[in-house]
Amino acid sequence: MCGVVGIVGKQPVNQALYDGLTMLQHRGQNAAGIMTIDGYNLRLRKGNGLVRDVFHTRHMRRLSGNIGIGHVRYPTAGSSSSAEAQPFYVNSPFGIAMAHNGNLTNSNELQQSLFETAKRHINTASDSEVLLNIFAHEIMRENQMHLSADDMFAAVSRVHQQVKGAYAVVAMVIGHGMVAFRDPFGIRPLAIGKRETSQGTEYMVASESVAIDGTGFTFMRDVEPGEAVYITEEGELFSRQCAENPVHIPCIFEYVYFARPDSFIDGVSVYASRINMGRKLGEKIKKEYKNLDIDVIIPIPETACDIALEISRVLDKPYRQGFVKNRYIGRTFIMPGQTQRRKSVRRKLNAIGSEFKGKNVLLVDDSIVRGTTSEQIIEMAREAGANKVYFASAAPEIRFPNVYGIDMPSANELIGYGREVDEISQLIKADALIYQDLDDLIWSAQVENSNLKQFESSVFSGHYVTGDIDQTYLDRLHAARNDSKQEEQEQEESNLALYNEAD
Ligand SMILES: O=P(O)(O)OC[C@H]1O[C@H](OP(=O)(O)OP(=O)(O)O)[C@H](O)[C@@H]1O
Ligand SMILES: NC(=O)CC[C@H](N)C(=O)O
Ligand SMILES: [Mg+2]
Repeated sequence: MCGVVGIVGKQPVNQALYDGLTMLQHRGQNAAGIMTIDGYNLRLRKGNGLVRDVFHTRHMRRLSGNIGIGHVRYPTAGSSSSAEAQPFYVNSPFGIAMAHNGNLTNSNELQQSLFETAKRHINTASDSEVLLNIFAHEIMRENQMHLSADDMFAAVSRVHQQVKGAYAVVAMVIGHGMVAFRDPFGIRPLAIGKRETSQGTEYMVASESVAIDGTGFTFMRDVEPGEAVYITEEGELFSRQCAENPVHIPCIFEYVYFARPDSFIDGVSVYASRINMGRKLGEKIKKEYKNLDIDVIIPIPETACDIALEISRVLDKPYRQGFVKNRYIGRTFIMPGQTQRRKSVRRKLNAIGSEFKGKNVLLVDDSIVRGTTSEQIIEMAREAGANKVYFASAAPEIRFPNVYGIDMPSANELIGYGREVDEISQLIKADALIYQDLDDLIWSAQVENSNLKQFESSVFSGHYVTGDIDQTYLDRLHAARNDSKQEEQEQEESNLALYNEAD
C-alpha cells in the first residue's frame, strides 16, 4: 500500500510534498521519492528509507518548482531495490513522471505488448514502470504538440481499457501539468484538496485526506473510480469520468489496517469504521463466548487500539495498554521479508508485567495475516505471567492472496489458509480465538456511507472483482513472489537503477 501525493502550486511545492509524504508514511516505509518540474526540467530525489532519511536539506534545495509529485513505497511487485523507488520517469513524449499506489494484474502481458507494438523497454520488474509506459504511449498516440484536457482524458480512457488491477495514480507531463486517476473499481483511495493563496488556487491530490488536512489544504472530495483529474500548469482544473463501466468497490483492508484513523476514505471515517469493528466484535464475544472469564482487554499497538477500546466498552471490562510500542520501529507487516518481520515484533513490542500477572487477558488485533505478531505476542503475554490468553481479530480469517496492492502473494504463507479457526488457535497457542464475521466487518465501513454497496474483500472470500484472477495466475504469483523467491530477487534487482544523481 503505497502513498502518493501531487501538488500544482503557485509557489515551491517541495516542503508541502515532503510534509504530505510524512503524513502518508504509514502506507510505505521502504522507499520514498519526490519529483518536481521546474520550467522544462524535472528534478528528482528518491531512495530506500523513510522520508526523513531520504531527503536532506541539499536534496530539498534541488527540488525546485511549483509542480511536483511524491511517493512512499511498500513493494508489491519486483523487489525492494532503490531502482524501483518511485516516481518513475520516461522522457518521451514531453517528459512524464508517475507515482502509483496499487498493483496491476496484467503487467506481464502489458510489458510484452509494449515491447512488440511500441518498442518500449521496461528496465525493472515494477508494474508501475509498465503503467507509466502505457500512459506515455497513449499520450504519444494523441499526436499533438500541446495536449488539451480532452486529449489527456482520451489517453486515460485508453489506459483503463488495457490495464487491469488496482491503480491510484499521480503523474506530471512537462509543459502541461498534473494528471491523477483512479482505477474503474476505485480499489485504492485518492482524494483532492485545494488551498487559496494570494496568487490563486493550489491543488493537491493524495492517497489519504490526512495529507491534505495536514498541509493546510482543504479536502474537496474523493476522486471517483475511473475518473481523471487534470490540473494545468496555470492551475486550471478539469475532471472527467474516463471508464466505461465504473463500479465502486474500495478495498476493505484500508479500513482494517492500512489507513490512518484520522483519514476519511470514500466518505467513511477510518476511525469510525474501526470503532464499529470493535462494537461488532465485542457483541459477538458477549453473545457467543459467555464462558470466557476475561479480566482485561489489551490491544496490540498500534492499529488495534481504537478497536480494543470499543470492545472493552461493550464487554464492560477494563482496557489496559499492556504492551508498549517502540515508536522508532516501523510497521512490521509492511516490511519486506519474513525474517525481518519476525525479528521486529519483539523489538517493537514489550509487555508491562503487572497488566498480565495472574490475569485472563483478551488480546485484540486488527488482523492476523501470517500470524507473525499473534504467535509471538501470545508467548510474551504468557512469559509476563498471564493466566489465560484469549485472542480476537477485527478482521475475519485471511485465507486468500491479495493481488491489488497488499503484499500477500502466497496463500500458504497465510496462517488462515486451509485451516479452521481451532487449528489457527492451536498454532498461535491461544486459549480461545475469535474472528470477526465478514458481514460485520463490511457493515462497519458501509454504515458510514450507504452509497458504498460493495467492498474489495478477496483476502477473506477469494472473490476477485477484476474478473481476471484464476488459479494459474495465483500459482504464477506464488512462484514469483513467495518469501524465499523475494529474498533471491533482492540481490539481482538492486543493480537496475538507471538514474544517476549525486547523493
Ligand atoms: O499476522 P501478521 O502477519 O503479523 O500481520 C498482522 C499484524 O501486522 C500489523 O501490524 P504492524 O506492526 O504492521 O502495524 P501497526 O503498528 O500499525 O499495528 C497488523 O496491525 C497486525 O498487528
Ligand atoms: N503498495 C503499492 O501500492 C505498490 C506499488 C507498486 N506495485 C510497487 O510495487 O511499487
Ligand atoms: Mg499491528
